[in-house]
Parts: sequence; C-alpha cells; structure tokens
Amino acid sequence: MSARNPGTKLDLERISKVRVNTQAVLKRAQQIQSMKTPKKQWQAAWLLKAVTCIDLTTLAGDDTPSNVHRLCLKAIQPVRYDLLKSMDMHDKGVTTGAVCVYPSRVADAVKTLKAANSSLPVASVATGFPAGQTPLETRLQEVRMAVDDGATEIDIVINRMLAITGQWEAMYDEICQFREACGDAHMKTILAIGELGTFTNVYKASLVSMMAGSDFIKTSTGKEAVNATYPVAIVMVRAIRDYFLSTGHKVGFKPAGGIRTAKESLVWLTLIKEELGNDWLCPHLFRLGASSLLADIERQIYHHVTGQYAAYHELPMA
Ligand SMILES: O=C[C@H](O)COP(=O)(O)O
Repeated sequence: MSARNPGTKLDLERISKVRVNTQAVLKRAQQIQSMKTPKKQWQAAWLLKAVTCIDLTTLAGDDTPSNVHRLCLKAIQPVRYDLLKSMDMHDKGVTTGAVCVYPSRVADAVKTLKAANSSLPVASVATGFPAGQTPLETRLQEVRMAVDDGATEIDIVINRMLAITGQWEAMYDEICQFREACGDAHMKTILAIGELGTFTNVYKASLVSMMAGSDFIKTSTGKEAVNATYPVAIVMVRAIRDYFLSTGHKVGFKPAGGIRTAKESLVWLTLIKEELGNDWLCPHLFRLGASSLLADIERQIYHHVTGQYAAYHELPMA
C-alpha cells in the first residue's frame, strides 16, 4: 500500500460548490470504452497486471474456513504455473493484490496465508457491510475486531442516509472514527454509488471520504442494484485527481461489484491510465474488487499461451 492519506479538515464550502456535468461524464465514459485495448503479448501483460490488482473476494453467507482456504491458495497462485512459465513470469511473484472476506473469516484467511508463508494482505469488509445500518459503536467494534484478527486493509461502508440527506459533517466524523479504529490498517471507503442518487453526490461523498483520511475510495459493495460503472468511476477518479492536486496525497481507487470479464479489466486499466496516469496503475493505488473475474482472465491467458480455450475444469478456481 502507498503512504497513508492523513486527510484534511472538512471543507464544507468546497463541498457546497460541487456541480458535476452529467453529459460530459457520460461522453468521457463512452470515449474510454471505445478506446483500443492492447492485443497479443501486450494484452497478456495487461491481464497479468490486472491480476496483481485484484482483491480476490468471497462475501457470501455460506463462506466457510475451507472455501476461504481455497480462495487464499488461489490468490497466492492466481495463474497456473505452466502458463506463467511459458510467459517467463513464473518467478516474478505474481499474486492477487489481496483477499477480501467478512470479518468472521479474517482469522481463517490469516491462518492459511501464514501457513503458506505468504505476506498477501487480508482485507475485511466492516461497519455493517453491506447496508451500514447498525449502531455506530457496533460498526466501530467490527473494525477493531477485524484488525485484531489480522486484517491489514479494512473496507468500510459509508452511512448512505447521511450522504443522501447532505449531512456531510456527520459523515466526515463517522469516517474519521473508522479511520482511528483501523489503526495501521489501510482504509478503503465504499460509497455504494448505486444508492447515492446523483453524480454530484458521488463526487461530494468521494471528497468527504478523502478529507476524512480514506486511503482508497471504492464504488460499491457488490450487493447494490447498480455497482461499478464507468461514468461513476470518471466522477470518482476526477475527485481523486482534484484531491491530489490540492493536497499532494494520492488516494487509491477500487471499482467493485459485477466485474466479471478480462475485457472489462482492460477497460478499467485504460480508464485509470487515461484519467490518473501510470502512477496509479499498481496494487498500491488501484484494486479491482471481484469474486469471479480471475477465472476469465486466466482463461484468456490460457488462450494466449496455447491458442485454445480451456474448459473451466482445467483452470481450478477457489
Ligand atoms: O468488493 C467486492 C465485491 O463484493 C465483489 O463483487 P462481485 O461478487 O460482483 O465480483
């Protein structure tokens, strides 16, 4: 992870002046989607880059120690060894960016990774994920427990009620408290953009989250009706860029929810490169939150190496 974002004082005047031009955002998102993505070996290299940025996620009611165990092993060796060897990448330490689980499963993930001698970070969702509708003390306690169990990244959800009703000061105060509860763990703040109503609200929520010390801002929980979309990403990364220009602090970006295909991962990398530049194209500042993207990426890499498409059983996924 990159240097912590210390945050700033809440600048309500700046927040009140925010206006987002919807048509311009939609046009830019369309442009990004129609850009040519790399082909052949360059595409394979981009796909491996995408792999290193994945927060390999399982957030299901039926998660158990054994499926978390498998997820961790997949995160450590995300692409089949023989495929990496064909690309001369077998000794380059290709892993996903992190694994992401519910707080109750953090200890299971830490145990597996420790046994495998891996330093891969464990991220935990917290603060009443996905709705955030539990008392503040409960949400804070959840953060502390995940950290105590060994999570080094905490994905908090914002209180959407506060954002929708424009209570930015109260939202800032809550996020500052979450940041304190995280201690040394990096904090990713989930905006749940599908529930914020307008692009202007998304930009305001992004700015307030960064002012409160978020190390990353993240689009969605994956549980809302609308999750990671390119237009909303344009709004969020512009907020990241503006925050960087005014403070010098680089905040990371994590689109999450519904990202399933290798092709989409290439568009996401293009968006980051075009809007934030190469500095952000690394796991310290960019993550893809996804539960089933890796399978398709590995399939495309298999095709690149062998010229054939693999059956799904040939590429075991956690
Ligand atoms: O934070 C990650 C998301 O919950 C994953 O969503 P997904 O299952 O749609 O990939």
